[in-house]
Amino acid sequence: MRVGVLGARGKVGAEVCRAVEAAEDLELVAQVDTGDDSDDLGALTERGVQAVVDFTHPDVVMDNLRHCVEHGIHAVVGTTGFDDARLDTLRGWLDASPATGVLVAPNFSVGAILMMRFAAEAAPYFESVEVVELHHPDKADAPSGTATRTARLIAAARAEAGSGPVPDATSTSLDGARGADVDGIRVHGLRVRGLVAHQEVILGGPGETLTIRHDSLDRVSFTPGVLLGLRQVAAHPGLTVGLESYLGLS
Ligand SMILES: NC(=O)C1=CN([C@@H]2O[C@H](COP(=O)(O)OP(=O)(O)OC[C@H]3O[C@@H](n4cnc5c(N)ncnc54)[C@H](OP(=O)(O)O)[C@@H]3O)[C@@H](O)[C@H]2O)C=CC1
Ligand SMILES: O=C(O)C1=N[C@H](C(=O)O)C[C@H](O)C1
Repeated sequence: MRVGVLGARGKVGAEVCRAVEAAEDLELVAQVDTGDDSDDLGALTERGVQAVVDFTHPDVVMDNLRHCVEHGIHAVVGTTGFDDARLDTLRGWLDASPATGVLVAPNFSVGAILMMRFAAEAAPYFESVEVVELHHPDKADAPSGTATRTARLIAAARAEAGSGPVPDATSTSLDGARGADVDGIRVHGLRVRGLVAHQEVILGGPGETLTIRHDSLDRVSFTPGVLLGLRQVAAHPGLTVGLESYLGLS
């Protein structure tokens, strides 16, 4: 498969380029970044790219994807910032290009995917649950895509189980002190130099807490999932959200 990487000089994109170059069944034929002469999506079709990997920025990813879908190029997307409206827009573009596959995954690390799954599984058994995400301070978005997805999965699992709202008697607080409310679940974001990507889900009931923690200590944690995405995306036309189904987890 002929692969193009968008955001090729970025922190994750550079790691993805190394992984694709090392894979015998994949050929890296285009590297696109704002810092390069080749900052041009036209390079993708000129070089016969069959699938792109996008690790760019939430502000530009939709334009990239519109171009790819219009040209029948499959896409494996790590860039964050996808809400329901964006996903609906993507589905609309894909309806007009039914053979094209797009995978949007808030996190490509296997450990993070399992952390989200375990958190959702545990959530109905506890009164309280809150999400704390911790990242490097150069990150563009907050809360992280992973934290938002985790909170949504937790909220859905609790709704299905008939759990009530999480308890919180706070009546006075400074703005932000209780984090962001994602579907009724509080999400807190820390930005600290030295960190890469980390998350804790803290669950609590009478007399006990359970903490589920995942740490990406190096950005190589994302590349096996990205390679899996590249190898499977053509066999999954339309939009897939989350790497879980490619891993046989859903
Ligand atoms: N799903 C997952 O598993 C993961 C997702 N992410 C997400 O991936 C995204 C990128 O993260 P990260 O690598 O840390 O960020 P970086 O800022 O290090 O890299 C992004 C790169 O994309 C470039 N870029 C910006 N606009 C364009 C464009 N239109 N075309 C091509 N390249 C462009 C940037 O250039 P310039 O700096 O000049 O703007 C930069 O080199 C974020 O949304 C992050 O949250 C990160 C880790 C894992
Ligand atoms: O920007 C990052 O670094 C990361 N972004 C993704 C997110 O927002 O969840 C994945 C991981 O947390 C690293």
